[in-house]
Amino acid sequence: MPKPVVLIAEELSPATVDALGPDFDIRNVDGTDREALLAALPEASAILIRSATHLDAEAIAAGTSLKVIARAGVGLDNVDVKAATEAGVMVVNAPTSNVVSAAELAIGHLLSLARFIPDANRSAKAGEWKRSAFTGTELFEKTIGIIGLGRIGTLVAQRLAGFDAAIIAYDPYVTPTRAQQLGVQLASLDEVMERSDFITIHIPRTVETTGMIGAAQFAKARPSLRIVNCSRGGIIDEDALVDAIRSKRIAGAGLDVFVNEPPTGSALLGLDNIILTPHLGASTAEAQEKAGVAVARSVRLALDGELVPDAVNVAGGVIDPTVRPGIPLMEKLGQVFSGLADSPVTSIDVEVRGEIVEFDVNVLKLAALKGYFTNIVSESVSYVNAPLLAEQRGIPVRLVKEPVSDEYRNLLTIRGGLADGMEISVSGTLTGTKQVEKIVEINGYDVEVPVADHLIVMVYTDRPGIVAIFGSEFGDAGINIAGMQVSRKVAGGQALSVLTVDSPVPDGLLDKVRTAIDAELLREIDITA
Ligand SMILES: NC(=O)c1ccc[n+]([C@@H]2O[C@H](COP(=O)([O-])OP(=O)(O)OC[C@H]3O[C@@H](n4cnc5c(N)ncnc54)[C@H](O)[C@@H]3O)[C@@H](O)[C@H]2O)c1
Ligand SMILES: O=C(O)[C@H](O)COP(=O)(O)O
Repeated sequence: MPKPVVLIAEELSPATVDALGPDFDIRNVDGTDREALLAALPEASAILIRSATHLDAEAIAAGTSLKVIARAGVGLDNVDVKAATEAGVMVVNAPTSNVVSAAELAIGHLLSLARFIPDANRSAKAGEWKRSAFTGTELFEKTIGIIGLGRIGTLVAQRLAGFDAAIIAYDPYVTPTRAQQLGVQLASLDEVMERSDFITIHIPRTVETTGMIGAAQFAKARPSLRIVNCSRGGIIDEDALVDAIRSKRIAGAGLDVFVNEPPTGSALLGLDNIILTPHLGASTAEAQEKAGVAVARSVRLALDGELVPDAVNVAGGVIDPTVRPGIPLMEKLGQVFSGLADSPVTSIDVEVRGEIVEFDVNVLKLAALKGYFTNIVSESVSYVNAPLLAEQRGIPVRLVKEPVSDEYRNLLTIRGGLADGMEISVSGTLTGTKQVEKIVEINGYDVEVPVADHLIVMVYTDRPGIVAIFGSEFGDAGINIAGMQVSRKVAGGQALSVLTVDSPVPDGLLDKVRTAIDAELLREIDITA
């Protein structure tokens, strides 16, 4: 019998081939050569890539024998995970392989900026001896802001502890207790921008974080600010950064990641006081070995039909067909739940009511957590790592099962406590023969809206004319309201409205609506696939 073909599409550590072993026909292709890639894919059972190979829907369709896509690293920006899932192709990555290397590169950028190391090196090698031109600054007793206190942000904080600097962090999903354990003081984004001499960014690129650091944030910064981004391109608005550096609004920047990679023709290339590296966060022998070995093991497991702990798109175990339709609904409820929280979540109860509890519904707890973390951490939340993410954040998670459901045949609820003492909840169900996914409760208010890609949730004091006010604000901004539900417990008390809208809401509109209706809560929730 011919051996299954495993395609290596990018330069990987030699340890990868060793870890794959002798059972495969290992072939190499240049993943950036589209024609060669498409020609090689039909025979491949597995393909191993880094970030340069684009496995979009066309490439996945060409992989007619493909069973597993293995990303030797973290980011899945270059893989169409939805298309892979639809084609039944497992996607795996190596989520922790390169975190130390990325953290160390960020520290390298901070020190390089503080001491002009790249420019001084260039100057000294050119035969110059310019000592005063390269007078730098110490990190000692400065304020260093970390944006994103996840795996890499935490490693950066731990390593910076030795510099005797004040470390502050912005991460709305981290509890003050966790930050305190790291010797870090939590602050708002504005405070981090205002107070920091150095900032380093370690967050995923999501709808919420794209362009998060723009002109308005640089306007708040100290002129001494040096900012580093070794996370994802696009989180810093590159045009705003160019303006901020040119106008000396800030002192410098260190970038490892860009909106377009390589950033050919970008104004960033011609600036002083900016240090660029070509996406080198994971480029160490150690990280590459860890990533290569991890994905090689996953490929072996996947092709042997075993449960793969690092799979990002396939749930393990046998799931009863009665429970299966609840999985995507629960994932979406998880995303709504995270969108409703405006302070860190301290506990999560996943409640399942109705006859569905006769079956094993544990996967619904995993689905709720997967949805919850999807827009919070980097792109690759799996059924396996979602409970670990909760555990790492000290969030206790309970599965509550109740065979009786009063109004609906089956009802799925996610309920949680917040650090500010508030409680939030969202419930959903599947209705009719088409099993339409509906949200039927938010924060104790009864509603009935189909799950849509873009939701707006508002709480305000019930009074005449409010609907007309927000209706015209959305209308004036060209936002089409596809559906709406208003719910209240008593007349003249608090009311909650849920809108489904056809497109994401432009910057600034929610603030206008908030002011116009004096909203107590106003959230835009975008559900990703
Ligand atoms: N340059 C490289 O080569 C390289 C290497 C590895 C990872 N990365 C990137 O680094 C980033 C961080 O990776 P990680 O493993 O630490 O991820 P992580 O998921 O462990 O941590 C991300 C943190 O960001 C926080 N966060 C999410 N949304 C936020 C928001 N709107 N505002 C503030 N904080 C928010 C989360 O709470 C979480 O604590 C990712 O973008 C990853 O892709 C880059
Ligand atoms: O997502 C990642 O793992 C990093 O950005 C590194 O990407 P790379 O494997 O292409 O260096």
